[in-house]
Amino acid sequence: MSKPLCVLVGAPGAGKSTVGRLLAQAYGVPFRDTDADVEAIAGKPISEIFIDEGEPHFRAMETAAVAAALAEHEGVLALGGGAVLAEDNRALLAGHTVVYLSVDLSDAASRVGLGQGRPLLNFNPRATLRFLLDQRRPLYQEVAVHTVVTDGRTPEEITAELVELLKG
Ligand SMILES: Nc1ncnc2c1ncn2[C@@H]1O[C@H](COP(=O)(O)OP(=O)(O)OP(=O)(O)O)[C@@H](O)[C@H]1O
Ligand SMILES: O=C(O)C1=C[C@@H](O)[C@@H](O)[C@H](O)C1
Ligand SMILES: [Mg+2]
Repeated sequence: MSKPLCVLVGAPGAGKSTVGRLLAQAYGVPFRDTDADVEAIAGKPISEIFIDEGEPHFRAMETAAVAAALAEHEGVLALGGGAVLAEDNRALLAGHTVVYLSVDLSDAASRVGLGQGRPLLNFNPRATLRFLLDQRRPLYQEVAVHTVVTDGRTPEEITAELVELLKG
């Protein structure tokens, strides 16, 4: 069975999609993002899935997308910010090279702005982020093999650290 080179987890605004693309370019491997996989299967943006079918339906699609990507993908994989909430997903991550991109409240809030395209952050993004970060920090730490702090650093600096880390 194939295995991703690296699986990125972290909160909204951690930079999983941004850094994931740069890391994949650095290695010359494909990049995959479970959020994009879910959108492709549903044929609509995640924000519309939340409106039309609700969050539980999105979470079920996400679990299927995580399982498929972990089994098929050999490049860099970014997971949705809430993928670690499901125990099934955390179990699937065992044995994978999972990197937690950590971000504090102030950097996350400035990166996501008004939360456009992120249905959980549509109302009061800063307060919601504060809650999400506190709720999920232990879950990201549980699944991660490495943690990379992203606060105050550019995506290029973070990618360079990841390349060094993955050599080891
Ligand atoms: N290290 C960084 N410094 C400054 N801005 C960043 C950094 N990383 C990402 N960004 C910016 O923050 C925003 C969110 O980044 P990105 O979409 O990669 O986050 P994400 O972790 O994939 O979030 P989500 O869980 O919502 O998919 C983007 O506008 C991106 O350009
Ligand atoms: O943090 C979350 O729960 C989410 C993050 C995004 O990546 C998407 O998966 C979706 O908007 C939910
Ligand atoms: Mg993303």
